[in-house]
Amino acid sequence: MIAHYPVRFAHCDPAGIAYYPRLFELCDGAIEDWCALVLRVPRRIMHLELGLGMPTVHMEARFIAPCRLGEILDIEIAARRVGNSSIDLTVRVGCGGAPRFEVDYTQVLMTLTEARATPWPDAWRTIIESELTVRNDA
Ligand SMILES: CC(C)(COP(=O)(O)OP(=O)(O)OC[C@H]1O[C@@H](n2cnc3c(N)ncnc32)[C@H](O)[C@@H]1OP(=O)(O)O)[C@@H](O)C(=O)NCCC(=O)NCCSC(=O)c1ccc(O)cc1
Repeated sequence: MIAHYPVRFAHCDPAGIAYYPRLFELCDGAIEDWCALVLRVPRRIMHLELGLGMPTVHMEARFIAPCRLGEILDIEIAARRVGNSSIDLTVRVGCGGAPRFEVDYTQVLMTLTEARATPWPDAWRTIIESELTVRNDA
């Protein structure tokens, strides 16, 4: 899935360069949208009705070039692996075809009341498996 997000004033330092924690917030928003569009589970329903969360247990970021105020970022999300309750996602961010940064995430489906991992429901697993992509680092 590729979506487009602007670099806003609230993301930037006085030089107009996006501060990296704000970039992680952008990525989290994109993952939220991915869940709504691909898994067809809006976060509001996931959290408030189903009582499930998707905390990040591991992440690695590679920063390639700064993101600047007013740019429209192209954010691509790829599911790389699905486990019993975990998922590996890669979020690739570019602008006009030029790469800016990418983040590898492992997130876990978790019950909010017990704060314990819980297996992917079959319907979600089927969707994730149909979305899996193989990383091409070449
Ligand atoms: C998510 C957890 C409850 C899971 O713990 P447990 O219930 O004991 O499960 P397990 O340890 O068996 O792990 C479950 C799976 O996660 C995988 N896992 C757990 N830790 C890791 C790490 N560090 N790397 C990779 N994979 C991991 C593990 O391999 C299991 O994979 P599957 O085989 O696919 O099931 C616990 O690891 C935890 O609380 N971790 C801390 C999470 C955290 O605080 N993250 C910081 C940010 S908070 C956040 O992002 C957030 C998002 C959304 C919210 O609503 C709330 C918070």
